[in-house]
Amino acid sequence: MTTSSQGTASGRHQAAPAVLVLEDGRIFRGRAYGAAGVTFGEAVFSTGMTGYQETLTDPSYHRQVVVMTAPHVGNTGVNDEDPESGRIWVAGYVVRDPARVPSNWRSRRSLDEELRRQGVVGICGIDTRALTRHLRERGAMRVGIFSGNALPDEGTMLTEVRQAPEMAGADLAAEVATTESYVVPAIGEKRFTVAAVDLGIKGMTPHRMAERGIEVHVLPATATVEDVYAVAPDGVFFSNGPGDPATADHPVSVMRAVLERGTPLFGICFGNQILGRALGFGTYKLKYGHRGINQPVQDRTTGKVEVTAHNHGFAVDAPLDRVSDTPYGRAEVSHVCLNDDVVEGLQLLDRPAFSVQYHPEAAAGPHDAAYLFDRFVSLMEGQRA
Ligand SMILES: NC(=O)CC[C@H](N)C(=O)O
Repeated sequence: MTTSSQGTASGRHQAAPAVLVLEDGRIFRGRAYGAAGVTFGEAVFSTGMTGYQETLTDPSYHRQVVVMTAPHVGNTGVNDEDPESGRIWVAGYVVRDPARVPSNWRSRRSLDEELRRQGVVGICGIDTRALTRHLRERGAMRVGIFSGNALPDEGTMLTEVRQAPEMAGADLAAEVATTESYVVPAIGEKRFTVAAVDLGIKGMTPHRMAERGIEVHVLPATATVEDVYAVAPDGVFFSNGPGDPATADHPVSVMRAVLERGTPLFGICFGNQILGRALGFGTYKLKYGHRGINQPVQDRTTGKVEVTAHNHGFAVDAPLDRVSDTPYGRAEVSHVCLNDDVVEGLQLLDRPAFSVQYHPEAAAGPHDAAYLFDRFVSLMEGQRA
């Protein structure tokens, strides 16, 4: 819910007051940033110092209010090339000190202007370190941002925050995914066809496949097994996406059919959680999640450590110390986060299927994990041999 925005001419120093209210009663007072109005979501923090356009437009952030730990945001403005989808998905945006003058050769407008244009309510001028420490200690929780010159009293705001929906149990993929299938053509010679189930896919993901000669058929979240096989795929991909993986019964059942047939399979983030569930593992909510572009992950199949991009609030509950027997053969944890031992990847030992909890498409983020797209290609090559 958003009301009319502040005029640019008034300048940020004159922006309306804004209040951020956490569900446990902690309150931060600052100034309106982006659109003025009211918004609710799950408060999460991202440690990425760059790549705010990619963060804002990542559909996995649907219903989340993102707190930027980097103190200055908006320095390079907003361009038309970096968005990961057609719109901003975050439910709200929290910045300590927005750039007053964006500067970059690609910049078309300021971030403040873009947030207002898309009706995204934000707050600035608050102590984002204190807020981040609070979330780290107490865990991700519901939050409201209220801005404008006539704000409700604190008790009313808190009641509204506590009435907002929780992230646990939220089934959101269909709210962000495409409703029509579309094709991302291979760049150069076409070598493979992949059916990509869109649960909130980022634009860079099909692009990384297209760069490897893959024609990607992006299908709606509601795609059936018949829809997947109608494109005669060499491989099937399950994307990232918002919400609680425990609600993803439909994609889990489609994935089980793919595993049954032995078609090469790759999953990213939500796709990794769906593979976990398809194999019979549980998923659980992390206390405050991983969001940023500098998370150390070890590939246990090679021993190599990579610096990676993350955006997840849930994780797979699978044993790190042994191979598990699943209905689809043996499975193991292939990748682990070195900060906290969270499962960051799964692979099957008897079928051509694997997934990672983080973002090898690297938008934004380091390119250390790009090899995973090559692994997917190798699985498809292996199937043909
Ligand atoms: N980026 C994603 O795919 C996120 C997956 C899931 N919604 C989570 O929060 O863990």
